Amino acid sequence: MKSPYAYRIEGGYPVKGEINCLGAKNFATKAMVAALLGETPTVLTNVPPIGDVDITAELLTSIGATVEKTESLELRIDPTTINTSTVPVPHSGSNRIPILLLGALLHRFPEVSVPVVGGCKIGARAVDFHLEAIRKFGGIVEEGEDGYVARRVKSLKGAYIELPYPSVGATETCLYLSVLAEGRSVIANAAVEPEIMELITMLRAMGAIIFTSSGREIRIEGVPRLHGVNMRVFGDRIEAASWACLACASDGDVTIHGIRPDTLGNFLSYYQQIGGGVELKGAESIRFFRNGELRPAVIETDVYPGFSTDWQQPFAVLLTQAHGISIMHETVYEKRFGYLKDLAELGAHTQLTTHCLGGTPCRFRDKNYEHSAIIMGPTPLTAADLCIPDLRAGLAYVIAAAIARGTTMITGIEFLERGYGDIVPRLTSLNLQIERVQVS
Ligand SMILES: CC(=O)N[C@H]1[C@@H](OP(=O)(O)OP(=O)(O)OC[C@H]2O[C@@H](n3ccc(=O)[nH]c3=O)[C@H](O)[C@@H]2O)O[C@H](CO)[C@@H](O)[C@@H]1O
Ligand SMILES: C=C(OP(=O)(O)O)C(=O)O
Repeated sequence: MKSPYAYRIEGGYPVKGEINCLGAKNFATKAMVAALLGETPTVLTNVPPIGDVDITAELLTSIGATVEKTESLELRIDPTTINTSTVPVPHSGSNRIPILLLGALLHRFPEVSVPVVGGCKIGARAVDFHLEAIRKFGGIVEEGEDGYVARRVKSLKGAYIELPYPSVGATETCLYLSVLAEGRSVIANAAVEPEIMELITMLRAMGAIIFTSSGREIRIEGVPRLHGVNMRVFGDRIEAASWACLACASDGDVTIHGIRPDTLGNFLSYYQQIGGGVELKGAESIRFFRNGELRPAVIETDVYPGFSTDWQQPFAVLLTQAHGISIMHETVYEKRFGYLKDLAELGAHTQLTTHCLGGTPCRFRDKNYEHSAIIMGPTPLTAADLCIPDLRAGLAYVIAAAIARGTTMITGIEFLERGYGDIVPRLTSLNLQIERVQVS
């Protein structure tokens, strides 16, 4: 739903101070789904106060699960009260979670129906791998205009799944299906993002038997039942990268607490390569700052351990301040650069092209998607009004507004608040002049 609020940001000053990283959006909601596989309640701590968690809590409640906020940032999920396997259509298009529920609930019910998925509009975002996986485990799937129905006649049977592309969501569906399926399953060409590894840790703690390897193969020996656990949601590596870009782009200095450095992987290398400074301050604290004049970069987004597609937008704004020509090749989503055109209003010089500007194998080659960007810098930015098209573009706009001279009004903040929590108090404490003002 469109937010009646907007952010008013007075930019042009260095952003400085300390910030606590919230729990990871892309693990918290998957952990909430995993909780449904247990026969006893699960308690999740460090759950971020973001829209996507609220949407997921509503989805779980709509099927009868009991979701209680037991303390600040803590959820207790009781799956024993689940009483229906029909996720209502009003939840259609809300986020990516309904398609995960299709597989997860199929152990408990012989028929499950879920509405169509939503999430950011950054490409076609098909769910064919999920549906094909359910079929391989012995389910029957029907696709309709309103959503998907999965049925099974007998218990689900372990299967060998080779994913056509290491999809995060499809790997999660395969994990939910396999941990309680009869016998052995193998997920080949699986995603190995930190959020997947954390989900595996949680499922193991629930009693699942899962073997990982040095490559992209995961082997699962199904068990008859799982139990609930206490699980802490780890720090959000996308949020951390966003604050790191904000610090460097504004020539500021920010220490982030609650983030595991290993989850930032290649981000730290690209950051230092262009002139960002990184200082480890403790096991889960990192200081980010600028180390002199910024240099351009050539970056291709890719599945983990590559440069995450969700880091692309904040980093692109940072590159508008680098001296020279930078190139970004987006190989995960075909339509994730539209926001750059709007940044021209603030003075950014960018050019999109349908060509693959890089050697990483890309599914979008010769398909006419503007999925490569050329960013010319440095460009001083000046305030202008912006309307957010999707979650990470939203944070990119906040960074652009923070470095632009003058007052920028940003609308469409419902997209940003689906993934980032407590934005105004947290960024105010970093000395950013930001207000949430009513506009309608
Ligand atoms: C809630 C969540 O965790 N979202 C993250 C998750 O999204 P999500 O899990 O939706 O992304 P996937 O990894 O599944 O998608 C990657 C690519 O595979 C394609 N694909 C995927 C499934 C399928 O059945 N068919 C298909 O073609 C997609 O269109 C996309 O081009 O991983 C993405 C890639 O790291 C991140 O950008 C998202 O922030
Ligand atoms: C694309 C994202 O989210 P979702 O998959 O929930 O749309 C994101 O977190 O950047």
